[in-house]
Amino acid sequence: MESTKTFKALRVNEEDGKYIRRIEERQLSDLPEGDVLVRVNYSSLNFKDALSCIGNKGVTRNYPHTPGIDASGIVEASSDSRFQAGDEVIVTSYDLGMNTDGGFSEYIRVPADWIVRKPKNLSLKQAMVYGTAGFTAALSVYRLLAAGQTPEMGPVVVTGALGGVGAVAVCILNHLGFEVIAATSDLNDGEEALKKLGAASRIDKTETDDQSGRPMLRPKWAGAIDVVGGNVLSTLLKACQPMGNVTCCGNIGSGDLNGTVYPFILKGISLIGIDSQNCPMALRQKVWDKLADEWQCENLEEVTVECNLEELDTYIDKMIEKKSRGRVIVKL
Ligand SMILES: C=CC(=O)SCCNC(=O)CCNC(=O)[C@H](O)C(C)(C)COP(=O)(O)OP(=O)(O)OC[C@H]1O[C@@H](n2cnc3c(N)ncnc32)[C@H](O)[C@@H]1OP(=O)(O)O
Ligand SMILES: NC(=O)C1=CN([C@@H]2O[C@H](COP(=O)(O)OP(=O)(O)OC[C@H]3O[C@@H](n4cnc5c(N)ncnc54)[C@H](O)[C@@H]3O)[C@@H](O)[C@H]2O)C=CC1
Repeated sequence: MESTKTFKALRVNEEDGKYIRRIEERQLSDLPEGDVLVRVNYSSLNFKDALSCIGNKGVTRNYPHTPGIDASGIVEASSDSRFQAGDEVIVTSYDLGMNTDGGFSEYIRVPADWIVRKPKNLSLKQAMVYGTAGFTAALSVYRLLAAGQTPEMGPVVVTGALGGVGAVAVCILNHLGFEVIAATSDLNDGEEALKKLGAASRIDKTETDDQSGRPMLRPKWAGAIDVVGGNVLSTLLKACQPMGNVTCCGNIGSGDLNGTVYPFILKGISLIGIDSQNCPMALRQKVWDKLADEWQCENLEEVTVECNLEELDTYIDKMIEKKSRGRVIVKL
């Protein structure tokens, strides 16, 4: 009975060295083994999905494949006593959408250990407005605070501030009383949106891309949340004030990290790595609870678009071109 039920999913096929996206009809028996079958209500688009769509083998080894590292939905069947049919759940990261068929699909089947209970005052839709990007922003802020960063120390820079992680980071930091400096790739773009998100000021990308070759610079900020990597991350470390903290979650610019030890040994700067994929469940649930409650971002809807599976294609292309804006959620 179950195996004959059909549903829609966005599949990426490898054909003559090209990666072709198509909406295909699937059967529940096509899904991987797992404890919990979830009817997906919403998914969202993240940079890792764009990498999966273009055949990045560090993300997805084998095709055909269904991307989508995020899903929120309702449990349809469970062989694990922690979850029952009708439960509202969030599934993000672990292997979802990487080498396990992901959330760009009306159904997913996953291990129970990957599932977060949806906080009560967050809807299935709001959960995906945050998605992995928002969770990663919240985890970055959580780690900054845990390292001792306070608003009194001075402004915090957020790079890629018009993108998914950046936009949510700006919102949360502003909410917590930090002065936020937004760094974007194009200073002529998104002024109103960034103001609404809570950025106090903006800087040109040259200010986070130092070309002087000097090991340290005059302090310009007290901390940073970086999604770009490469020379931008090195610059954020070099121009951070003593005892500041810099988080690193992304490689949108580059996966390289060059620099010297001097920011660390002469100014006590801390570089904090952020990994949402393997974040332990207890911390994961705690961060989701914060997003649902004291860190809730009111203005995110302004930079969020909702689309269906058919319309998602265009947004994937934009993300591949690194021209993505805010969050894209997918209604299934
Ligand atoms: C939502 C999250 C994100 O967006 S994160 C940013 C998006 N992710 C990426 O861009 C990463 C994509 N991955 C890659 O590009 C590559 O995997 C690489 C550049 C990181 C490394 O490539 P390489 O070909 O040199 O090595 P392998 O992929 O074969 O891996 C070597 C070694 O490292 C282990 N490893 C790889 N990825 C992970 C991981 N995510 N977590 C833990 N360990 C990882 C891998 O198992 C290999 O170990 P081995 O013992 O040799 O099997
Ligand atoms: N470590 C982790 O657990 C996670 C890592 N990430 C990574 O974080 C990065 C950002 O992810 P998203 O915000 O979802 O992507 P996104 O595509 O939504 O946003 C990225 C933004 O950065 C801008 N940008 C590109 N190059 C830039 C540059 N050189 N300087 C300033 N801005 C630049 C783009 O225009 C875009 O607005 C990606 O590398 C992604 O893989 C995302 C989520 C989790």
